Amino acid sequence: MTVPEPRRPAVAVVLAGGVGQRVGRGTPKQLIEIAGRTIIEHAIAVFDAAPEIDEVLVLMTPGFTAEVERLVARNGFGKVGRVLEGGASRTGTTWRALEALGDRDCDVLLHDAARPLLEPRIITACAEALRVHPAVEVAVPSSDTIVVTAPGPYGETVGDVPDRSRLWRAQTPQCFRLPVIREAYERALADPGFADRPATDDCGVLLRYLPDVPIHIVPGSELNMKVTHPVDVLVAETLLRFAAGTPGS
Ligand SMILES: Nc1ccn([C@@H]2O[C@H](COP(=O)(O)OP(=O)(O)OP(=O)(O)O)[C@@H](O)[C@H]2O)c(=O)n1
Ligand SMILES: C[C@](O)(CO)[C@H](O)COP(=O)(O)O
Repeated sequence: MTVPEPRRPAVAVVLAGGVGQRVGRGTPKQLIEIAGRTIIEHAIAVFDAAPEIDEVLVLMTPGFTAEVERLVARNGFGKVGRVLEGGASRTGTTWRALEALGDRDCDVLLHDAARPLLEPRIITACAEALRVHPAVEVAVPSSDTIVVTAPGPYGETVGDVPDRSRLWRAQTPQCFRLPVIREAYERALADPGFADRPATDDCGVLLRYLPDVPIHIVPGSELNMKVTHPVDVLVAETLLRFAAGTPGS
């Protein structure tokens, strides 16, 4: 059995560089207020309060960093060091965070600002897992059957129905020893093909460019949903009020 290494300093990176096109409010969705706080405040608060986290780095949509700095000051989030501008894609934003962190020897937990319901026990489990594993994915087993489509004469058709027992839905945080994810991103950025087939998450970048690094799974939670479509704003609001013990208020 591997002996757990001593804990390294841990930086939570809140990825908030998107515009929320699918929610379609005309303002970045992470600034929508639900259950008394904006989505990004919910996301930062859980890391700011987590004993396993030493520092929080926020990457925000260009043009909105001052707004986030105001929210940070209003809440007294003491672990937030910097609020920087994000990149043009999620992976572009991650790369900006990795550049800002430089060559420090620390752990990094990359989290979607659009997931306001992260439970502290998941952060604890990730921090513990990083003492043994170089990379950690938070995921939940798929409750839906997933189909792979194939083009047909009248539109998409079902091409394959993979074994559901092996299908999980990826969540965040996705967590790494910093030098490991940094090297994966350096290789991705040196690959002219990376732009043609962009990655939708950070573990995907690691798997593609450093396939020998095992990615350990930490069980996520159905509560840890991502606000992606308009209905998710209502769902997240209901869940947050329920979690706070004030349903319907
Ligand atoms: N350039 C980008 C794009 C996305 N993200 C972040 O990545 C997370 C997951 O992305 P998604 O849900 O797709 O957010 P948006 O890109 O804002 O949504 P949409 O695709 O509907 O525009 C979000 O917290 C989002 O802010 C980011 O940091 N930088
Ligand atoms: C990282 C992620 O949340 C894992 O499920 C997801 O891949 C983000 O995808 P999006 O298209 O940026 O919402």
